[in-house]
Amino acid sequence: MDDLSAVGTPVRTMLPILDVRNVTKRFAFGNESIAALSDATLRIEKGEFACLIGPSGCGKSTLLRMVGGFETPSEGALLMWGKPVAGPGPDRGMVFQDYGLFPWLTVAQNVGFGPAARGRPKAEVAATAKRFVDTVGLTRFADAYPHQLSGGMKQRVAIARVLANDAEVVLMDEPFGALDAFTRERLQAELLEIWARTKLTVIFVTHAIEEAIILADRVVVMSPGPGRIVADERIALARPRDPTSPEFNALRRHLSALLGGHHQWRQPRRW
Ligand SMILES: Nc1ncnc2c1ncn2[C@@H]1O[C@H](COP(=O)(O)OP(=O)(O)OP(=O)(O)O)[C@@H](O)[C@H]1O
Repeated sequence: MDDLSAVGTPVRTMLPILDVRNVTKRFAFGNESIAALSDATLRIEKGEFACLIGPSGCGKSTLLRMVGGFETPSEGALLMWGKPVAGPGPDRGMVFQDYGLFPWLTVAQNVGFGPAARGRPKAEVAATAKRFVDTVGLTRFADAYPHQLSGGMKQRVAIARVLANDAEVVLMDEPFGALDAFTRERLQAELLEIWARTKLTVIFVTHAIEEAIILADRVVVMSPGPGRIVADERIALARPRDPTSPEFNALRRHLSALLGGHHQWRQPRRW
């Protein structure tokens, strides 16, 4: 496995922030094993917004969890800035569907939780929390508790918490899957606004073609049985994107065709 971490910062700018090289992941399943992901290769540049899309069981969450360091590849290499991902770290923040906020902590305390847990001095924790609460536009709500916030505000807190950890990559696993269309649209717009301002790298899992086209610089199309990457499409439309425009519709048809043969759930291949 290549380890380019020792080569110094000037080279870092030439590396992709994430480099997934021929990654296969097998899970034990009784006496057999399931290939959740097979030979996946993907390079993501700093600041990119990438969506992973595909039907249930195609390995989207597995790929995301491996980038997060929660799973390790069975084969291949997964590098961040040229260095193998060896486990979870504050440089990669996961935003959960329910945002995972601590209900007994205020907004500022939730945002400062990571630095506090790492033993940073109190004054520094407070300054970091304030900075990122301000970044996501929640200054007036710094002392509010999660139950006093709207869904959009909770999402902002979750992202501020990731930023306060110095995360460069945000991993989101279908964060809007359970929401009504109106709320979903609002949260998509809020997420894009924060992303544009912070230049975070986002990897976002979704089942929805329209959501992927609204959000992404790149849509990585996956298919099951075994899970694999079948296409990697660049979305060059200017933002904000209009789902009623002919260009948007052409992309919708294109992605739909790429996914077309894979809409039905298929039994994963066993090895
Ligand atoms: N911890 C595990 N142990 C055994 N099998 C697993 C495990 N995690 C995932 N799998 C299997 O790997 C395959 C891919 O799962 P994964 O959750 O990555 O798919 P997905 O595309 O995210 O699906 P969904 O859209 O339903 O969340 C599935 O067949 C699943 O059963």
